[in-house]
Amino acid sequence: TKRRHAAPALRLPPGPWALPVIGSLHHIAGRLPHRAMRDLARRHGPVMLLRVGEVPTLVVSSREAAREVMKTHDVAFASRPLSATLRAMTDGGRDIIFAPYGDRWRRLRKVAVVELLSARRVLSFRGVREGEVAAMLRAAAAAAATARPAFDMRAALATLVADTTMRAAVGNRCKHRDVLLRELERCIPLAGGFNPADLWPSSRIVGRLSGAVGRARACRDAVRKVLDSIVDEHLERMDDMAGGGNGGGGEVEDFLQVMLKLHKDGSLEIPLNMDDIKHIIFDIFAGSETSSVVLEWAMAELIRNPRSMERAAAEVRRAFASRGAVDEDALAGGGELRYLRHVVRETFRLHAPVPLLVPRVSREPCRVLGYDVPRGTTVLVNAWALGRDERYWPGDPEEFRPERFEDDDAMAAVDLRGADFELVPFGAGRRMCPGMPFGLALIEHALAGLLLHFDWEVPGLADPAKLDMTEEFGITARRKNGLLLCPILRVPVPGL
Ligand code: HEM
Repeated sequence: TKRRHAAPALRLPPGPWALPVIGSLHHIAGRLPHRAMRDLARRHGPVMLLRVGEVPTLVVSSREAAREVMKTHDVAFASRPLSATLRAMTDGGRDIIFAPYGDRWRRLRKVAVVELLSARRVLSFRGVREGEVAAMLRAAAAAAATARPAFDMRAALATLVADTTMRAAVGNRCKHRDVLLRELERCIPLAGGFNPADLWPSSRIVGRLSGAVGRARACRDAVRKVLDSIVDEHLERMDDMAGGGNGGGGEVEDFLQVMLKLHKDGSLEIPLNMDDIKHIIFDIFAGSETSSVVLEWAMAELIRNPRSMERAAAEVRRAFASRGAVDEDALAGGGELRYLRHVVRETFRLHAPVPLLVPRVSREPCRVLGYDVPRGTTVLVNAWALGRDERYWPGDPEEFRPERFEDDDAMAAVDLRGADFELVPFGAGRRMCPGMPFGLALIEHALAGLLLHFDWEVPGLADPAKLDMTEEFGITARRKNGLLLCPILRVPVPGL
């Protein structure tokens, strides 16, 4: 009979009930996906299957399950699903972040990891970080000197991160910075994965009517135009330098110079072409945005938790007040600034800036904690939920308490490098974020600078615990509302 020849039944992961057409969407709609999915996982388990519109989606919410996806079966889950919107935004996954697993991804990622984001290269941009952090601090000092000090922390951090990244990437601050920031801002909700064309990929009508795909294409074109002109300007400058012009000798080598050299000298098996180079630059710019997200959350948490603020500021001032400025040597040493490190880790724990990481997709049928996961299933790791899970953060998982990393040796050893699956804001395994050292260097430096030179208050907020902490929807979880702070100068800012 038919039955005897049937394949053994799959043991699919459990999940909430689904409706025709929308699948499990009604369980998520109107809420932030990482929050809705955490609540669903509490009922259905750490390995849960949803149908998001048409898209089968595995949501992973325990340390063990995250380890299976990003370590045990990392190769099986090393690809990315490409939604219609992301396909439009990335020219079909031609960048690194959204590239399908394969030779192109491997080639570009290797350039990024080995040539651009290595520890040595990150160190070489120390002067750039110092200069840009100093510029932000001078702006804060100018605000502090006014009758009613008000400092737009969000704008200042976005500028800091964009300018630092631009100088590392192409050697100078860029007159197109504001266009890039604006386009990036438009990309974030679009890349969040809940546009109709992403949810019902088989429907041509939905695809054709989708505004999101059109907007993604417009973003791509606008960014492409800026990158074209940046690269052209750079090439001209390099020609000038070759012709004996003054190219500003002594400058550190920027990413674009490194890649243009690789393009010319043929040392790579397949040389980089201009298209590759522009995609990599855009990824670096887009990837960096998370640094300003984290810094904003860190400042907000410190405002809400004045005792942590005091302790962190005291530590930083002990280390640097006599020098008058932050010194990266001491930051790198770590010992003196242990509490600052805990503050950063605690911020990542509570506010994973990419709360569901960047989606993966199964390249082959696979098993996760005994459940069958068919090929082509989208996989989301709920890093945000892992960071707030009572099982791993006993007692007070929702509380901002950097001291937890001093509680015992086991807790002190938990770090961000993708081996401790209860704290994975940068992911883990083959697709783990290659920008972690670059991002952390700026985050620590900027935070130390802000705490060294100023005390911070929120004008008109009597109870700091009441500071609004609402998150915005998007591939990154930013604060919904800005952060208008009052700086009070404590240690003079150099260069004023
Ligand atoms: C500082 C905060 C940052 C956070 C929290 C973060 C987070 C992430 C996450 C979660 C992923 C996906 C990991 C996975 O699938 O396992 C990722 C990938 C990536 N990130 Fe970051 N990132 C940060 C900073 C940066 C910076 C500064 C850069 C570049 C300068 C960068 C460049 C990239 C790239 C190129 C990928 C794609 C890797 C791949 O798919 O092979 N990131 N990041």
